[in-house]
Parts: sequence; C-alpha cells; structure tokens
Amino acid sequence: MSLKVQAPAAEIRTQVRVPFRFPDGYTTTADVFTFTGLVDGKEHLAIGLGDYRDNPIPLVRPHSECLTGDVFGSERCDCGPQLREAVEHIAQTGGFLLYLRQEGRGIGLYAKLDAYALQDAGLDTYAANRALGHGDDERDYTAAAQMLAALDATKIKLLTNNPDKVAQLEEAGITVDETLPTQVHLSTSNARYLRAKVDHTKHTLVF
Ligand SMILES: Nc1nc2c(ncn2[C@@H]2O[C@H](COP(=O)(O)OP(=O)(O)OP(=O)(O)O)[C@@H](O)[C@H]2O)c(=O)[nH]1
Ligand SMILES: [Zn+2]
Repeated sequence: MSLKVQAPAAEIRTQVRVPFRFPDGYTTTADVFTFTGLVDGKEHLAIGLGDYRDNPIPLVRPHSECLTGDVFGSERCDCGPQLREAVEHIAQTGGFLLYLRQEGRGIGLYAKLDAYALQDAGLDTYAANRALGHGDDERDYTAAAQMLAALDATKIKLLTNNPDKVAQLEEAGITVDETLPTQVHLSTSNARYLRAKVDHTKHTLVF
C-alpha cells in the first residue's frame, strides 16, 4: 500500500511470536515485527496484539520510547502506565503498538536526563529542551506511517492524547478513523509534566 509521503515503502523483515508477562501478572502473546527501509534507520518495533488480522480498522498506539518510565517505573512521567494500559486495550480490540525509538521526544536519553536536571532548577519540560538547544518536540512519525503501510493498516483508530501524532500520521497518508484518549495516569511526581503537555501541545488530558 502506498503513502502520500515521499518515503520509500518499508517492508516487514521479521515476524516473531512472543509471550509477555508484565510485573503485575498480566499476560498476553504478541507478534513482534521488525522492518527494512524505515526512513530514519532506527530499530522501531510493531507489536501485533489480539485479533489484529481480523480487525479492518485496527487500534494503534504509537508509543515513544522512555527507558526510565517503560523499564524502571519512573514516576516523573506517565509512560510506563500508558504502555501497560495500551497493550491490554489493544489486545482486547485487535491492533498494533508501535514502539518508536524516540527517547526523550526525539532528543535522546542523556539529553532527557539533562533536561530533568534543568526542570529541577525550575524550567518546564519544553523550556528545558530549548535551553539545551533542542526543539520542544523533535519526533517525526514518517517511519510510523511506513510501518503501518507495511502492515496493511492504513486506516486506523488511534490511541493518543497528542494532536501532533494525529496530524503527522494523516499528513503521511494514514486515515485516522477515530482518536481515542488514553487514561490519565496522575501522580504527585508527574503533575507538572502532564500540565505542560496540556498547556504547550494541547494534549487532550482532563484532570
Ligand atoms: N525531552 C523530554 N522528553 C520527555 C520528558 N518526559 C518524558 N519524555 C519523553 O516523552 C515521550 C512520551 O511519549 P508518549 O508516551 O508517546 O507521549 P505523548 O507525546 O505525550 O503522547 P500521548 O501519550 O500519545 O498522548 C517519551 O519519548 C519520553 O521519553 C521530559 O521531561 N523531557
Ligand atoms: Zn516517560
């Protein structure tokens, strides 16, 4: 299937079945896909969950990598609980979790931790990025669109609160039939981070 973007078609490289057990005991089995031909050369993954083959409009969550939140359970952000929620929601519905190697909104892990230090000195998450010479958000979703096209999933329901993910995927040729919000995973440690998402990038979070 072709995309509007001026990007070469990506192809599925490997599909492998993996059983998952999360720390809270939740289990599911997924098909993990790798690709060749992604525009940014990164090792992004697609995780096929539930009856994704039989769902004509699969549910898709593009999740940006967050080592501290996804792996270590950092409470400075909402990434870990969002990832866990998304896997179960998609497994129930049928669709794909795109695990995108865009750590720190695209600035990388060390820079994100530098930004945390600046946040502890009073800057918000976006101002801290700019103080380090980065953009507010350096993520590009062209590779995500290529992955969806390779999976034959160009009409999707999108699980996100981030209007930029919707706009960029549509611009790249993906039809977003419906946008579903994630839950709000609020803690005392991430309240400022979530408030900055609402104020700066118009995330649809109500809390
Ligand atoms: N630069 C920077 N990146 C952060 C910070 N906190 C979290 N991140 C990164 O932000 C990204 C969060 O990604 P997502 O979970 O896809 O979240 P989102 O863009 O808010 O969109 P939705 O969750 O879909 O609404 C991850 O790459 C995190 O590493 C921060 O303070 N500074
Ligand atoms: Zn995070």
